[in-house]
Amino acid sequence: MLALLRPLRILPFAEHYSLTRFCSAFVSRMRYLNMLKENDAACVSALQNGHIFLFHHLIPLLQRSDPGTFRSVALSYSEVQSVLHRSGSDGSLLKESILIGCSEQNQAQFCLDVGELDPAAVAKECKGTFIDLRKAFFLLAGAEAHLVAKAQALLRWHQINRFSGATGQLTHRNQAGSQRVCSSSSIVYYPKMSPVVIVLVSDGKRCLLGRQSSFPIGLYSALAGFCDMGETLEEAVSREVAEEVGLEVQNIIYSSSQHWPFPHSSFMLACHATVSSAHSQLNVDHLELEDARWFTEEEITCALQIKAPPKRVQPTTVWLPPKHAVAHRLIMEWRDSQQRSKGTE
Ligand SMILES: NC(=O)c1ccc[n+]([C@@H]2O[C@H](COP(=O)([O-])OP(=O)(O)OC[C@H]3O[C@@H](n4cnc5c(N)ncnc54)[C@H](O)[C@@H]3O)[C@@H](O)[C@H]2O)c1
Ligand SMILES: [Mg+2]
Repeated sequence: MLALLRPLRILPFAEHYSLTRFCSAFVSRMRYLNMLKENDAACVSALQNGHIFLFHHLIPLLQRSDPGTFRSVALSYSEVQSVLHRSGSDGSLLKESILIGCSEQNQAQFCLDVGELDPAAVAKECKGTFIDLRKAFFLLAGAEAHLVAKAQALLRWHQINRFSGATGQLTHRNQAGSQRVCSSSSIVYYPKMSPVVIVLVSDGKRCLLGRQSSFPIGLYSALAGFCDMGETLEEAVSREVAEEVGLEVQNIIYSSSQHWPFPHSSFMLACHATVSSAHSQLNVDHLELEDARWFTEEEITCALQIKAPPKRVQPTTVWLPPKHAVAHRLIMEWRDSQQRSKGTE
């Protein structure tokens, strides 16, 4: 008990590591990353031993692996140094790298935007190609796609937060890039995400999907919307469904969440909700949605067969968000629960 009452003490660097030796590999990695955000010198040293992912004006560098498949390119510090030198830069750009994670091999991961260099020269040096994130995200395997998306989001945040919105003065980043501080006041800025709710509504037998006119032809997804200031998750779900399709939902159940990079860093909070079949008549707001429809389990199973985006879309072809999207997960969860309940009937 006495030990619990002792004031908290900030551990010196060496002691930090001797303690983390007794933790799981995951806990050690998380503590290491957290320490790198606080300690600029340790972060410089981690960069020199870490992996760096390159971008050009926010477009990630990928390498083709097998035909039709791509992977992100993790370069060492010295490899990036030599790419920069051979592309006509003195290498000082490397200190602009931003911490994005830590691999399972305990190697710190960084990203760097080489927007001031010739992209063709860099791509050639790295035997890679710069591919827009809207395409790259779906070419990469899940974990890699999300790491690259996180990197782009952080790079973008730094690029548009060079000045303080309160004082108009320059802001300066810490070495990890986890914050920026106003040079004339003590205001600290942290990277931002916009919370978005996404909900798969069911009437017991069918699920509700909608599409915006800006979606690719035939693509239907779960209803989504940005949270308003001060709202709870449940309030945002109820409001969005009411606004977009004119229904009142019940039984809101949280499923999972994800960071979504399009258009800019949303924090997607995914839920299931229900309406009674007696109150399932849609009243679609066509300013928000081009269409919204109820889908049976058979229609969902059929749409899941179509690997997005189909080359030729017939007017009636419906396809669903790809695996990387949390909407896909909601749809799969709903379909599985329908199949389970059929099995127990
Ligand atoms: N990952 C997935 O599975 C998945 C599926 C569907 C939608 N989404 C994402 O959900 C997001 C929100 O969906 P939506 O477009 O239907 O939202 P929405 O229904 O709230 O409509 C968008 C409108 O909301 C307003 N808005 C309010 N706050 C905003 C903010 N912080 N940023 C931008 N606009 C804001 C703007 O006027 C904008 O035009 C989209 O960015 C979309 O990419 C992700
Ligand atoms: Mg919406």
